[in-house]
Amino acid sequence: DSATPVPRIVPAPVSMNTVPGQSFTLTRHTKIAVGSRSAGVAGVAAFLAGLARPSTGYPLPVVRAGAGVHDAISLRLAALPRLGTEGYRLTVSRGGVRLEAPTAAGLFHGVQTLRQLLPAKVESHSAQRGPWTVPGVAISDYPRFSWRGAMLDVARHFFTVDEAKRYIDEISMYKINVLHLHLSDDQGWRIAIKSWPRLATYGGSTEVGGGAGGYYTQKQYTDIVRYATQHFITIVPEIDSPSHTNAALASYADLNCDGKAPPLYTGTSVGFSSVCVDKDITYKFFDDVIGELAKLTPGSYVHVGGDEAHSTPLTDYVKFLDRLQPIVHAHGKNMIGWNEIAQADVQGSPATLAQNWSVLDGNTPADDPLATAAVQKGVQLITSPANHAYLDMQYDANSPYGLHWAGYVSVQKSYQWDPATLFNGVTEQNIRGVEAPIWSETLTNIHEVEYMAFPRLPGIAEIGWSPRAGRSWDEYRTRLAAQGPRWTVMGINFYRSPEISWD
Ligand SMILES: CC1=[NH+][C@H]2[C@@H](O1)O[C@H](CO)[C@@H](O)[C@@H]2O
Repeated sequence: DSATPVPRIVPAPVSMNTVPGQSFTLTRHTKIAVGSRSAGVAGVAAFLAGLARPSTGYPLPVVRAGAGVHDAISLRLAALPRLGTEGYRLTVSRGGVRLEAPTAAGLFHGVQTLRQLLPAKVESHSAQRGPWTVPGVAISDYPRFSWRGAMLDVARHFFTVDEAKRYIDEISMYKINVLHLHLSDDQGWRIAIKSWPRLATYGGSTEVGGGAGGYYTQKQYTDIVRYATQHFITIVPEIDSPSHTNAALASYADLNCDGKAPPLYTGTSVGFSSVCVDKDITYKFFDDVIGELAKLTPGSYVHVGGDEAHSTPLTDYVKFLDRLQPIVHAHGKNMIGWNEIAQADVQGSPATLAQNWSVLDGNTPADDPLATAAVQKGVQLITSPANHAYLDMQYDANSPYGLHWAGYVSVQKSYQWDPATLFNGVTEQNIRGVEAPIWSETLTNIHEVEYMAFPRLPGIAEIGWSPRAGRSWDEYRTRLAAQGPRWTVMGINFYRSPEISWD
């Protein structure tokens, strides 16, 4: 055991000690023992069984934990206040694996760590040869930020329910807990709204490049939300406004100031569309849309976009957002917007969040008027610096997909930044967390998304989860190398970046 290398986990746990001579090997007799009847715990046990039964070929029955139960992976809720609502404690010894957490979410995150302590072939869907040995460790872990998000733009190109679910499988491996779905834009409307049916049937009938597009029925959206919940991920729906609205404007002539519906749009420029700020129907529209979406969304946030309103005069922009925020609140939700919303009279935390997408150095704090305006209004930030966290940016000039308006983003560049040192006058307390957007102008299916997201997304998940102290690219890249074989077993179409000496 002394030869056992230190396990390489992403995101890095807050504290991990290896305990030589205390490794545990799963066998056909091993059980999954649950310490309570809680549905949440049962859900995590079912997740673990679903992961390990096919690959080990072992029965791994789920049993009630008790004094006589050993040779088990035990999952139990425990009052461990230091670990917050998402942390866990994982102890592996010769006698078994003990996973404890204050919540089921913590147990789920602990299972993601346990997963990485097992050989990569545990990810296989067919029985593999063992041994299934977990090294002896004592881990205590909890996240730095509560918002650790990924965004998928399903508007420029449509992604099916199964593709969205696959992305949820992948991001939840790295303790991401928010999936922001960019559901509407100039090129497409992707969610059925019963009171405005043409939004989906017509506004969702195409996409960038002129393809067939598509949309989620409300039943399908609910299925995605349910699947996300099982992975302890909150869905944040975005209806972008007042710009990025051509699909809606094309669907209903009355929404346009001149009463004329523009044609559907399949290009990739931005900022040319705007809702009609002075028409009352505009606010009825958003009241209906946000009302239906809010009912389908258990999460407490609705994202209203607000980016690139180049065709909306600033006074109109402020007027529009000041009328939109009460609509969001009336439907029991808090509002998020891209950082331009800080120009409006947005109310302060804990309600409203501003998602900053500025291009920033990442190592020397910059003056960012929109960030400081948000903070002055008591609005917390979600940080998505475009030249570090936008995973639709090409890795380099040879990348087969992606854009590079914010520059090329190498794996190193996507990792070498910190939310707390992006802006002057903005401290860690002003930051709710991080989010890695993927915009789909150039991405037509989940395999192309995977190429852009892996290997860069796990590093942003680490920035959101792990302690800031001691984080370094040289140390991280060796841990990242261990993820490659896992993605190969899972069939994830990752970019084998030459920056990493893959296992
Ligand atoms: C918030 C934001 N608005 C723009 C910008 O990010 O760049 C994206 C491409 O990287 C583009 O798709 C999006 O419409």
